[in-house]
Amino acid sequence: MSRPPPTRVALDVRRETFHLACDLELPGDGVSAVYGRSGSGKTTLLRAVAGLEPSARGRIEVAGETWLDSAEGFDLPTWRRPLGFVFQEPSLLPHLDVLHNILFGAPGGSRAGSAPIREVIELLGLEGLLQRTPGSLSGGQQQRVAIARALASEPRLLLLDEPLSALDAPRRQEVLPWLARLKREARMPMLYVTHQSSEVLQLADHLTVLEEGQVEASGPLDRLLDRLHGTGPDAAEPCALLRGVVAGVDAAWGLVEVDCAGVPLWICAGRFVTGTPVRLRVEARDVSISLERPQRSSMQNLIHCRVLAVEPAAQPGQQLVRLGWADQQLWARITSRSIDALGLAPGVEAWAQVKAIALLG
Ligand SMILES: Nc1ncnc2c1ncn2[C@@H]1O[C@H](COP(=O)(O)OP(=O)(O)OP(=O)(O)O)[C@@H](O)[C@H]1O
Repeated sequence: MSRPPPTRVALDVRRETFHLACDLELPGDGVSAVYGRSGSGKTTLLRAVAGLEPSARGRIEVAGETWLDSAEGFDLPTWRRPLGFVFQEPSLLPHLDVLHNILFGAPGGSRAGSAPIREVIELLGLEGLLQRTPGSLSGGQQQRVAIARALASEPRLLLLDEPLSALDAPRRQEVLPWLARLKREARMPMLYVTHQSSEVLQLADHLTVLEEGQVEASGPLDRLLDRLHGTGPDAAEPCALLRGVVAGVDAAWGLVEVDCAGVPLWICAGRFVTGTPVRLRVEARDVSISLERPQRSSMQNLIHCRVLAVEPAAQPGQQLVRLGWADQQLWARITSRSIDALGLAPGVEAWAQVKAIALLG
């Protein structure tokens, strides 16, 4: 199947004290994260794509259609751009029930029983909540309704501006799997603004890092993982993103076996179907290094790998050791004294012991 046409965003937005300039080619499907510090211009970029920034000049193409072409004097008004927008706050209509909030986002005349509306309700798991009013829902449920409302218009592009930032940590964890499902099942590109590296790791395929209105980096997430370390309030701990396939389930011990480039890793997790591709997140503080294969260790996830680099860490007296095997990489944050004692340097063979792995699905 051929890939959908890319989303092209070449923009220049000028405000009195701020200038956004970008020239991006983003995948025509999956999640493209826009990441950066507060004030870097993430929301401005999204608003300009939506046609909400009057000073925006440049060119925008989505799904093969032109939305903006300043050189030709063409600027499709917001209401004619086929997009869905999810904001930080769900902003539902309090006097309407969930079903009518969703229908509010749909083209005029859409019916509750129509196939697109049924699909959206099922996709966000809202079947049991349709008669409820927003005031009776949790923050996470309200945000799921807001996402459903944005999808009800059958957009060609979904814009999400920090959709989880108004939620507390447990509610965020509740909504994230729905976003992951949306990504798997919806057939449209998503532009996802966040300053949380954990959300990028869980959802994104492509990453754009903004810094003071300029694109610092843009490309497939796998190639830009190190960009998540230095920026963002929650990015102090470097994380590795591993990719694997569920190889088996040990129901008796509540463990899932993931084959990660030939290495079996055992992870505490719920139900997963064998053969499912998954992402794993490993934080640098959860990895230790041994020069010999550890025997009889409580840590069962052992990876035979090679030191690729030793890099500075944010914490005094510690360094980051970048380790690799096959096409996978992970970091270990350990003391400079241990690095010296073990003689860790590029090329040295080692065993990584991994204490905790999060299975992201
Ligand atoms: N309506 C406005 N008028 C003037 N300046 C604005 C306006 N909205 C935002 N700005 C400025 O534009 C710059 C970029 O803001 P923007 O909201 O795009 O950043 P952001 O990366 O989304 O930040 P955050 O993560 O805090 O939401 C900031 O300097 C901000 O102060």
